Amino acid sequence: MTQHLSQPEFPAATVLGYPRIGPHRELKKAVESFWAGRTDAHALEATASDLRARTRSHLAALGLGADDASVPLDFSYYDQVLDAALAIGAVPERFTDLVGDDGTVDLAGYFTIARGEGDRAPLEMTKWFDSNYHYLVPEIGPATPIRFVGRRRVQEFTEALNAGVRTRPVLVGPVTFLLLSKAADGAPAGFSPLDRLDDVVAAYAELLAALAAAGAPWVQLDEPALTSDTWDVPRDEVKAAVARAYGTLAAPSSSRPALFVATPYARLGCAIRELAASGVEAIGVDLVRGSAPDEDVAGIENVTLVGGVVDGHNIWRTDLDAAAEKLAALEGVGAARVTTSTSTSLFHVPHTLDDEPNLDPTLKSWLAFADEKVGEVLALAAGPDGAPEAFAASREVRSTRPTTAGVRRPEVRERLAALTEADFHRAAYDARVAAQDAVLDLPPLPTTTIGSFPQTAEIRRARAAHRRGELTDAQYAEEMRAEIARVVTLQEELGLDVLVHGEPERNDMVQYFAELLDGFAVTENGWVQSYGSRCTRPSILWGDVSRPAPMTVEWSAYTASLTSAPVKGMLTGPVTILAWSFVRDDQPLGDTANQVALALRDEIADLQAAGIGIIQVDEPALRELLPLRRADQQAYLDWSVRSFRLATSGAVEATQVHTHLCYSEFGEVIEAIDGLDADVTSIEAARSRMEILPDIERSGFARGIGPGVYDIHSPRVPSQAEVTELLSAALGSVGARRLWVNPDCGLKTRGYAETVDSLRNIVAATREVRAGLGVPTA
Ligand code: MET
Ligand SMILES: [Zn+2]
Repeated sequence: MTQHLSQPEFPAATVLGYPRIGPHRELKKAVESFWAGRTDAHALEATASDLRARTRSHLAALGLGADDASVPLDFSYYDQVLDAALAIGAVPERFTDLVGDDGTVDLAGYFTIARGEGDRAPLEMTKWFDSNYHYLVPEIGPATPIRFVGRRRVQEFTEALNAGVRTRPVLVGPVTFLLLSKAADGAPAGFSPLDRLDDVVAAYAELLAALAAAGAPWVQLDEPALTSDTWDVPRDEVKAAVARAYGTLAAPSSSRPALFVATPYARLGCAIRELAASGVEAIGVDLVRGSAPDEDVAGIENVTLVGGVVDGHNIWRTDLDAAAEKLAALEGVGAARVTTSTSTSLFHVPHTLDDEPNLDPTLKSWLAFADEKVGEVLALAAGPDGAPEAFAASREVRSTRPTTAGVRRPEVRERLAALTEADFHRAAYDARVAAQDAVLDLPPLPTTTIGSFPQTAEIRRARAAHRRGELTDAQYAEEMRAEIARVVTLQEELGLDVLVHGEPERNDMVQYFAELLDGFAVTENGWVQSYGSRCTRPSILWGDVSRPAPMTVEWSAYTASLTSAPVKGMLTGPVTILAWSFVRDDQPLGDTANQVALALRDEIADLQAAGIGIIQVDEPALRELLPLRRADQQAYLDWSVRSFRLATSGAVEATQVHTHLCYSEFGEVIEAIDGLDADVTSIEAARSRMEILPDIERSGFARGIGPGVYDIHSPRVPSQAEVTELLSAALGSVGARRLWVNPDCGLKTRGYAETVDSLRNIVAATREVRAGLGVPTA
């Protein structure tokens, strides 16, 4: 008898995953205390075990079945992709010494691979699909060891079972794992990590068997990569890999668990055929971003379709009637069964609204965080007759939200409606260059920074004291001004050409603006994991956006009063403000972006009037929201670029508009970057050793550009010689006329000692390179 005939049914209601960091960031604190040497591995493991216990009993208390694989087991100390790599022993060569005789890596070694150590670079970090979560990129080569070694998930399963909860272990699926990997250094040309599919599948088969032997009826394999068609690997090869991987993993066998393959973040599209044919027992589809398959899928009659109808990626209360309709449509596909779940893991949203006593009650009634979403899934599984109160509450929100004050502000709407094409265009670039050259008087290869300077303990203390009311507004402003003065003096001493104020007053580059704009709310405890132990607290953009008063002018004007050097004003762009907030779901994102843009446009006008001649509008998240399907990308780039232009095109010719982007997939969005029409663009480049230069050259990008020469993600100080080399390379592709000199990104996470040494080397290297150009050095 094969396993898939005797397995239990897939649970009627579940979630794809749950926040892992702890309701009060317990895991973050425990991990950081371990890193600091304050606690040992045993203490960290004990905290992690307590947290897992809390999560599973909490989810069971909320109503998920305790014994039927309803409760996902998705704990991670740092990152789920790193966990998958280590479960199959895929450790890059430079970390081989961390591997024990049995092929495993202990906790200290795990964090070393995640964070690097001395000259050993960590695994590269990059964005997880279109979210603000960052995963670690595995490095796979022809000789990378791949075999099942890591039993952590098995032990966690047993731990839960012993405590009376039969969980559903969650793993990154093998195809997604390899698509997210990069070829290890030294791999031959033409090698693709996917070439190692059979080895990875063999290791996964053993891991699955171990989980089944421990008593797991179901295992969840996350395959979000199948929803994207932007991989280097052709679509047909991805489909063939799915068929091959799941043909093996889901082959009839009495020693494997039933398999649930989840495909969050977008529409699954055609790979559903390969999955359905492979013999997997359940397939999860994202019905928030995607839709039910609209063609016949052979084999679907043997599969449970798990409808992801509760948005795991945003915080709005679900329209339960609409969700129920989507589930009904999914019924029409002809699967053996349809069950209810979230569209993605809930780790993108905060734990619970119960921790937000001060949130406006009306707004709160429109929201659902992770715990509330569990309730929604259960209500949908019960249906309107089984959960009449939940459906009634959802209808109530639907009817009152649109007419609540602040959701639609006539003055904002009228201003948007009155925009004309001219509002999206500045004067021609050449005219701007002439006007700017006339007023700015900058040397060739001007040096600057990206905005923030190190956030010292004193700054943080002052901000916290101000928040608690222990510092008056005036006292707080005094402290910030003192810090700005210090940063200005430092920059003058270092000899930087364009100065910044250092952003001491900003807790976060998005939240700072969210707190000053109408239409936003901020949470007290709404933490979500960004990477590793790092969490952010996204703001909630719930209503029409407008700017009651200038937001940055006072700080920038004060800065300018301290120096005769040009000062660069600093704003966060509309796309990044949207990407790093929870954004209203009741109108197109482009409309919301334009509202934010108009507020920024007014801010730029005020900065200009205050004498600030250079203004940087940061858009580090431009690449992040890029849709996972090529067909959807152009529309996104159109509205995102337009919103930036709306924000900046009110600037007069003589005002130099800068933008900053930190991810180096420059080539992918180069046309959009060009479309921003900024006078100067700074981008991350040092970390990738100027990999972007050929892209810049090829694209014919013709405006000012500052490829970063200092990797600010590491405490390492780049030497003068190193910076000179990077600059010479950049000079070769960009030319002296357009090249700017700057770090990869802001300096707020760095310490002062290394920052000062690095900037000193950067200025010295710039002078060396300028001297070689035969132009004056100071
Ligand atoms: C993530 S991009 C950061 C830009 C910001 N101006 C800073 O310097 O911190
Ligand atoms: Zn940056």
